[in-house]
Amino acid sequence: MSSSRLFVLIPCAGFGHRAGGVQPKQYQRLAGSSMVAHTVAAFRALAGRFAGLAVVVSPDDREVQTALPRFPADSEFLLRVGGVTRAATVRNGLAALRQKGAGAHDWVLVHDAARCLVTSSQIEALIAACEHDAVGGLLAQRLADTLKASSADSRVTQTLSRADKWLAQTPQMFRIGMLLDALERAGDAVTDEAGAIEAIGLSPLLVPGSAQNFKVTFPEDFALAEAVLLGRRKAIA
Ligand SMILES: Nc1ccn([C@@H]2O[C@H](COP(=O)(O)OP(=O)(O)OP(=O)(O)O)[C@@H](O)[C@H]2O)c(=O)n1
Ligand SMILES: C[C@](O)(CO)[C@H](O)COP(=O)(O)O
Repeated sequence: MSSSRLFVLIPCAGFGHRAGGVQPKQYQRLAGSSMVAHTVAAFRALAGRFAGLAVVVSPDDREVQTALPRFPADSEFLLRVGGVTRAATVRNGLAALRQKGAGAHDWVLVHDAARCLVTSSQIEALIAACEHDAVGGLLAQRLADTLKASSADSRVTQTLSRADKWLAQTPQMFRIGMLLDALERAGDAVTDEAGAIEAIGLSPLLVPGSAQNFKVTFPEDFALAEAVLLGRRKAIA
């Protein structure tokens, strides 16, 4: 690998309105730890690979210290610069990471706090696929189901080809300088890092992820995520 370093940035400043809980979903407990603690653990398992790991929370966050009791450790940063949108949180976090010494040419892996089932091997696969790429890329999943387009009243208007469709996941890995520049140009409309990179005319690489790397979004997702976490624990016991 070149002399570029790898950083991790975990946006953790959302609320989780679709999840419908009374606290931000990333702080809800699953299998004995907060959701974000599971997410951080997957990256800590590869700690030697990363020059720094940052978790970005809202400026008024009062729960992160309980959710992540031993954070930040060495080379870890708690950044209280979360924004109103995910794009703003990532943008502010990257700017703060630059101030802490990350270089424009260094790579960053941006990963949702709410994707707590990501595994170290999935992270390694993304790094291996992207570290020599000119653009960077993201984990993504091919569609398992038939894809329909609809009208406003939920009537099918068309069955779409799924041959060229993927569901975007995270981590998404790009050069810090290029990503920050792209996000600054894109504003708040983009829903992922790849979208900002696409908007400057580049084509991120799609790296096969896993259906288990889903984003906990709706109330029913919590039980499924917990079952997967407990199943993995049983498998290694
Ligand atoms: N202003 C925001 C919004 C989202 N996120 C983070 O981005 C990730 C993915 O976002 P999503 O699942 O959409 O989370 P929420 O915005 O919290 O969910 P909702 O849209 O249901 O409120 C989560 O880890 C979330 O904490 C963030 O850091 N800052
Ligand atoms: C970044 C992401 O997880 C990729 O699928 C997704 O775009 C976040 O989407 P949301 O609309 O903020 O839930």
